[in-house]
Amino acid sequence: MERPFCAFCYASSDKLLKCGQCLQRLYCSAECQRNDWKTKPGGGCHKLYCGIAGEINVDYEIKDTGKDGVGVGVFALREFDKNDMILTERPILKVVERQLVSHNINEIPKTAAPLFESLLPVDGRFQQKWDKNAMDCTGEEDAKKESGLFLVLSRINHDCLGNADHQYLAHRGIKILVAAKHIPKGHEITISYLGSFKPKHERNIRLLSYPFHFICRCDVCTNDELDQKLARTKDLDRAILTLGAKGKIEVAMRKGRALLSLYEQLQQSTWLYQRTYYDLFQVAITKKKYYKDAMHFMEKAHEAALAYTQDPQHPQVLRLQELLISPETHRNYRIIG
Ligand SMILES: C[S@@+](CC[C@H](N)C(=O)[O-])C[C@H]1O[C@@H](n2cnc3c(N)ncnc32)[C@H](O)[C@@H]1O
Repeated sequence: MERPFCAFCYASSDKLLKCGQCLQRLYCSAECQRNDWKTKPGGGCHKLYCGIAGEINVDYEIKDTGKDGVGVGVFALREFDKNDMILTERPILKVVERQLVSHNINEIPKTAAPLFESLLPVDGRFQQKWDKNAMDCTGEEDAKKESGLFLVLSRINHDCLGNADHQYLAHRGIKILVAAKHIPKGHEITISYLGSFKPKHERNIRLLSYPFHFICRCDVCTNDELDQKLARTKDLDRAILTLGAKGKIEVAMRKGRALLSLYEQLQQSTWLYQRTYYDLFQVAITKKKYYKDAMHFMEKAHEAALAYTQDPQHPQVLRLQELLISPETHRNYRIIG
């Protein structure tokens, strides 16, 4: 990207102000700096992630991948450890899924227009750019499905086993991008576009069809052993709650441990650990005999959620914390005997 731009409104300029604390985040005005500090939806949450999240052209950069037809990608300018917050970004536009209307284009701030125009497809219409670049912004379970457009996050390319993972924090109105594994300096930062794991042929159909139009050549797509391991994580993930519902707690816990070990081998995102530990808690808490195991799973789930979000006010962190410290909450779970 040619000129630096404001972290809040994306206005590009050679004269930008720096955040007085981290001395890295850039702003076109004091007003943008104030808005970026706010931690409610609409703000940029820099107050929470100042000095924690990476900054463009300091910690990562957007540049040409040099690969035919792929366009640009996001590259690490320093190394990131697992769970490092790579970036945080708020959507410049958010709508209830598929209900994009033509006047939504007017909601894109004028200052952000050049970056929006540079999104793929280069000469595409508004709807085409939206289809190719919009990302899921659904908050909590049961919330209405929403999608949003992010001007930096949308430059990240796909890998079926991405080295980073993203989550939308509905209570903050931002998306966080977290390193799923160690990312060395100079490496491309990637995410999976597929949400959950799909078998290879299904992956190819999804990625080849509209709006993506590409064949994935990542390690998983070219290495059957890796592909099978990833498929096994899906099977094990499903098995935990199914077995738990049938009262087969010990088998469910064995499958859960096998799943956690596969996560380790594949260097999967900490958000997945949090989910699996929570599933294991739900299974183990149903029998007094496994109460200690249940509490251990809950501790691990809480630890993982906090390590991943770095936000003690994240609803899932709070929910898990409540389960950890308040024994009466456990009565919500049916302890059979
Ligand atoms: C959200 S954009 C990602 C950023 C994009 N490369 C750019 O220049 O703006 C998605 C598009 O990037 C390209 N792309 C992403 N990942 C790719 C991959 N693994 N192989 C080939 N093309 C990819 C495809 O054209 C895809 O539809």
